[in-house]
Amino acid sequence: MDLHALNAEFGIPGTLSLVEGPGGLTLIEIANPLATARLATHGGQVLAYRPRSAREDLLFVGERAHFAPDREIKGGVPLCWPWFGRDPAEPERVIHGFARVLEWTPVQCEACADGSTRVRMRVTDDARTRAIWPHAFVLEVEIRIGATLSVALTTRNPGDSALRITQGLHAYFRIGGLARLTVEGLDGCRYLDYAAGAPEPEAVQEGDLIFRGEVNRIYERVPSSLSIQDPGLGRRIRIDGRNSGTCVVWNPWIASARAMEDLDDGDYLRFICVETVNAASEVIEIPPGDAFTLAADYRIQEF
Ligand SMILES: O=P(O)(O)OC[C@H]1O[C@H](O)[C@H](O)[C@@H](O)[C@@H]1O
Repeated sequence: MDLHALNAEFGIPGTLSLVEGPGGLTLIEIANPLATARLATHGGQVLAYRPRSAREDLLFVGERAHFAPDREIKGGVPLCWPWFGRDPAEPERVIHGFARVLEWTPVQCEACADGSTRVRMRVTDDARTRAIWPHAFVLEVEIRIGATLSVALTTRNPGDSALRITQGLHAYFRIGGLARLTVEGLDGCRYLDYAAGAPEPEAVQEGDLIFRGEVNRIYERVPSSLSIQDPGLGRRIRIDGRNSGTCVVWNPWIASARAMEDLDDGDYLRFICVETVNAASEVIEIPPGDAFTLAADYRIQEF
């Protein structure tokens, strides 16, 4: 669909428009009384979100992020689906599934009575996805741009056998440095530590999480509410997850950031990922005709 037709169907004058972005990708630009945001139909991904009162964007997108039809965009809130990390069924496959390189179709853009804006995008199975993952599916993301950013990813199973998925809202949060930054809410949670490559035996988090080297962990049985305390940007980010018992915290530190061609060497000081996921042993089984929603609300509290 061309941009003119998309705007005629989904545009909201003065609030929402579809524009051509880098690499020819389609972006959805939103400016309402509560916040501004940018979404990509590529990957169904939020790229930017800033409440009107906030000094800085919630999210990080690197200068070297790829904007191309066949590449994932590193930053914002990539949607990892239908597997998170390594595919448990076929570990040699690309990590984090294929949803983040699909072109999502807008199905609804709505100005809500409270001043927020709601966008729904969808992908369904086709010959290309069935060649990788032989299942019928309807996958929908609902993104709400208000005083809070809400992202809800719903998997529907229209097929006649159960779907088994792992998945994640792989949020890249913009930060003001790591020296004084903490993640709160994980005290006492067991975690798998992937920083050394293969997961180390389970360990237990003691106190708030601090960053003094690469962190790549899957925490289990996490509380629904976590927060990032970021004195560098003078703010706290509150993350309220739904239907997620696992959480990934990732910062590549120096060597892994250098090894990634879509990160700048210094980017490790500019973001951390705190990801609302169903991962590791938290495999979601969706019976035929059923649906499952993984969701998170993100809120900035400045101090
Ligand atoms: O580079 P990506 O495919 O976006 O993945 C980035 C990172 O995502 C997760 O947080 C994983 O735990 C990491 O192992 C991975 O390196």
